Amino acid sequence: MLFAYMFVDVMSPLQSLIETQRGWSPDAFGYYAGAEYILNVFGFLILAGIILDKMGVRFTGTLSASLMVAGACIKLYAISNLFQGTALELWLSSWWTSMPGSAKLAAFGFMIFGCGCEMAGITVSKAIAKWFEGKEMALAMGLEMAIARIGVFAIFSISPRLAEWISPQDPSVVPPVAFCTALLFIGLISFMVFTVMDKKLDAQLGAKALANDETAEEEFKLSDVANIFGSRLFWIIAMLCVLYYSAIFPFQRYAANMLQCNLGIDATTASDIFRWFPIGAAVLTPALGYFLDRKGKGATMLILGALLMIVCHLTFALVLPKYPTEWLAFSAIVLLGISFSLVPAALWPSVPKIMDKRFLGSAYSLIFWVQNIGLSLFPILIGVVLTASNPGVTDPMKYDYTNPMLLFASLGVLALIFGLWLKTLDAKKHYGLELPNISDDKEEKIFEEEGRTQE
Ligand SMILES: C[C@H](N)C(=O)N[C@@H](CCCCN)C(=O)O
Repeated sequence: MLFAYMFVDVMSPLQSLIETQRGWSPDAFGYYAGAEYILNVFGFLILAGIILDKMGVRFTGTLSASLMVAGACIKLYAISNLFQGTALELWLSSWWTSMPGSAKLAAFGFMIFGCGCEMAGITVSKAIAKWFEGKEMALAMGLEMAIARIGVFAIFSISPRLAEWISPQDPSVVPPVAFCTALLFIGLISFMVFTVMDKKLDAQLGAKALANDETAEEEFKLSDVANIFGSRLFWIIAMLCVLYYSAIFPFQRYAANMLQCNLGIDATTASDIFRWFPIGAAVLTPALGYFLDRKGKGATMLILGALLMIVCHLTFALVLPKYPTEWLAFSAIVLLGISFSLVPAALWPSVPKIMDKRFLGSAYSLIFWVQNIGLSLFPILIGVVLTASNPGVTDPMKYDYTNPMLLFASLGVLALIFGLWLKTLDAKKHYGLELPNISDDKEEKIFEEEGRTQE
């Protein structure tokens, strides 16, 4: 997942370079970036969940890592000199001319990569749920997300340097993309090593099940997908997820410019403030996972995370324009980092508590699917609102971000409502969302007590 998240953002700091090198306009870059989610939104993710539950973690993980490598290779070829002047490039450039042939093929590669990446996301979640059932599951998920956030932070620093590495006078987008493609190969090999370990775990679990005289797990059926869609709890979690993440990932794209416009600072200073957001989340998510494993309070963490997000986005919308100071922006970014630790740390480990493990893959994939719809639509909506709120503004340092930030804050309010609803339902129906994942201590204590009374 580290290498996948690095590949996702490898081109983000190189937007101006790809524009001068290959003629990608900001629009073309936007279409290329949005391509990541397209096939997922049009149903691939649903299929991915079914494949995961039918075929298992090992097959699906290998398939998803291979898809990522294949997509990355297509994108690497598209931006390389090898592709320039080929018959395919000339043909691709001959229609929809504002989108160069290299951008079209790179977008196609990114689409394939995006299928693999999201498929890997659900596979990893199911694998962690299997490996850490009744143990430090939230900590393990928190560490996985922390590593991914470090990847985002790292690639923003490495990518521009790698672009200048071979020829500082003539930087190129090829070395960073080639580097990340090579990392994805390493990721595929790592997953193959994992499959061997996972086979061993299955053998151990099988032996244990036989020893305990357990019957085989019930098989996944296609009708389970319909059951998930019919579950009110599924929809509450999925809505909370799409509303919360739509106010985070799309915000990430606009955050640096929003800070520049409010504070009148350059891009580097804005990035220097903003980078504390993924780093803060990387530090705190495993710590909160550790807390959740031992103390519980998952639903409360979701509510707190949504509340913090509302406060931060309202600060960016209404307070920062009036009191434009770097410390205020920095404080709000740090608070948002805390929010971005609370919600993911509590959300993903809650799914195995409310969904049967035989269709856990489908449950994760359907939540991702709903989330991907929001992630693909909200950047466009925010762009439209930003343009409509700034008629006649041509200087990108002069945008008024009040309305887009109010829109993000309102997503937070809706996420909060779903969080409160979830907590109320949990209190009534006892799903265990507020309970810790680790029950060993309790069992050990009871065991010890029983031992003592027997003695
Ligand atoms: C964008 C992606 N669908 C997503 O939701 N990512 C989550 C992590 C989900 C858990 C993956 N094993 C994130 O917080 O980055």
